[in-house]
Amino acid sequence: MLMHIQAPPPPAALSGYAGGMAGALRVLVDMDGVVADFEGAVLRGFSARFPAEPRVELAARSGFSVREQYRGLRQDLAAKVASVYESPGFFLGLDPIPGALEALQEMIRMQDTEVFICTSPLRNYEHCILEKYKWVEKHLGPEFVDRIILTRDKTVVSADLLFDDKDTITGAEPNPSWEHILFTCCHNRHIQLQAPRRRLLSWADNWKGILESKRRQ
Ligand SMILES: Cc1cn([C@H]2C[C@H](O)[C@@H](COP(=O)(O)O)O2)c(=O)[nH]c1=O
Ligand SMILES: [Mg+2]
Repeated sequence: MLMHIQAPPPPAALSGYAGGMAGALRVLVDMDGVVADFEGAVLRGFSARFPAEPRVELAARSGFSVREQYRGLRQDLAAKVASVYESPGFFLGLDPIPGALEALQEMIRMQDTEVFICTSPLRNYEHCILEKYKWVEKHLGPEFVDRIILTRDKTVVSADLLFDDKDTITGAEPNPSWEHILFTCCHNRHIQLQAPRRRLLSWADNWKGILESKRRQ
């Protein structure tokens, strides 16, 4: 007699995105400044393209917008720095932030955990959007492509945690469901967070502890 032995289903996270897991901890992870090194590539690209112009070293960065800081140096430098990150190939060529890929691969395999990449496209989205998708596929694989959320308003996305390097995240929803964990980046190092706000210093820091503490809440 022929017996049909069924293989167990793969973990939900790896079987392609097919909807939410009841009771799971939902984690949003930002891309630029958290998983992909936007700041390092801007500085390298600007130095290569405009070697004679003054530039802002990473140690001197402050404020989320690199464009506004360059504008502060000299008005016309704002457009020059924007031309660097609006160029074709810029987003696809970003280096991964140390430890980010390993952390995300571990996170997506954690029990009772849903992870999404939540990223804002540039207003000038010509190359940025396609290249963000390609970057995720190249560095993280197709299961993460299913988990990209592209939005310029993260406040309307429902989750438990958001790891993001932008110090202030505002939008249509005044009380977002997520707790914002500030991911340390060159432009936000100096910011003193008011309790109970929390930081993740890098992917070598205790991100699992943050997930577990949130699970207990
Ligand atoms: C000027 C400037 C722009 N960005 C861009 C890069 C991304 O398209 C978004 C940031 O997205 P995130 O999801 O908030 O990481 O804005 C930037 O990151 N920094 C800048 O200085
Ligand atoms: Mg960011």
